[in-house]
Amino acid sequence: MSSLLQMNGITKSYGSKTALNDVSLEIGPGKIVGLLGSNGSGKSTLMKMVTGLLQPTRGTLTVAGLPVGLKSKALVSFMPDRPLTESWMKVRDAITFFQDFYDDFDIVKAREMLQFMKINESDRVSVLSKGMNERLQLTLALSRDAKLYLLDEPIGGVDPVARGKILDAIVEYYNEDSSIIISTHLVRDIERIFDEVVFIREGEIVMHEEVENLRIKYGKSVDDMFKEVYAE
Ligand SMILES: Nc1ncnc2c1ncn2[C@@H]1O[C@H](COP(=O)(O)OP(=O)(O)OP(=O)(O)O)[C@@H](O)[C@H]1O
Repeated sequence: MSSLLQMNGITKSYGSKTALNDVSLEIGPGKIVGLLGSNGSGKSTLMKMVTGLLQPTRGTLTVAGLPVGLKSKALVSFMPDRPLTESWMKVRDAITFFQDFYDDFDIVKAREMLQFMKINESDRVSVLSKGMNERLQLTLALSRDAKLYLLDEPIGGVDPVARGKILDAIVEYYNEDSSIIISTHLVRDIERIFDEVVFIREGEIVMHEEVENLRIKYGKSVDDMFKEVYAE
């Protein structure tokens, strides 16, 4: 299996705080992967290192065989947990901004997704509800023709109907040669779309399994397993 993401012995410290400790992880193509962990477990730190926004303290990391740098960054589309758009923008400005910024931005796909999401291009970003804004951010991230998509908490803080719509869009619009890593602690609502799950606790990976195996080996749903691993 050629890996899209390979992390070997990655440690990341912020001063005296170790956010990730000796993390090794391999993700192949064509997977929707849940990166699951409670608050502060290191999910955002891991994603930011894959995008090149943060440097590891130790260890090596490659994306499609490339060390993190300009070439690997072109293969990674990141939806951070805070919006990338500015409040003065209309939706159409946000789309144009991404089109100007990324060579691989697919405007046709973006318009199709906006329709699916029921977002008008003439709406002001500042008047969109939280759920609508998350739909817009997801549209922007998934409309790039990337190899690896990193979605940091794409369903955080939105109601169950909006969550369903966002998950449907991920499944509908994802390109099957690529992989998507989705961080969340809202496991029950989202587990139906995962092929694999990675459980991260206090900066360490405690489990990486195919969802199917989890059911066969342990007879458990992802949510049951999550509750067991994170029981306090
Ligand atoms: N810039 C920083 N300086 C110091 N400590 C940090 C910094 N960023 C993160 N941390 C710490 O590193 C740990 C991991 O944080 P991270 O944001 O990666 O976790 P997370 O799993 O994404 O959490 P959440 O679900 O709350 O977003 C936490 O203990 C956090 O307080």
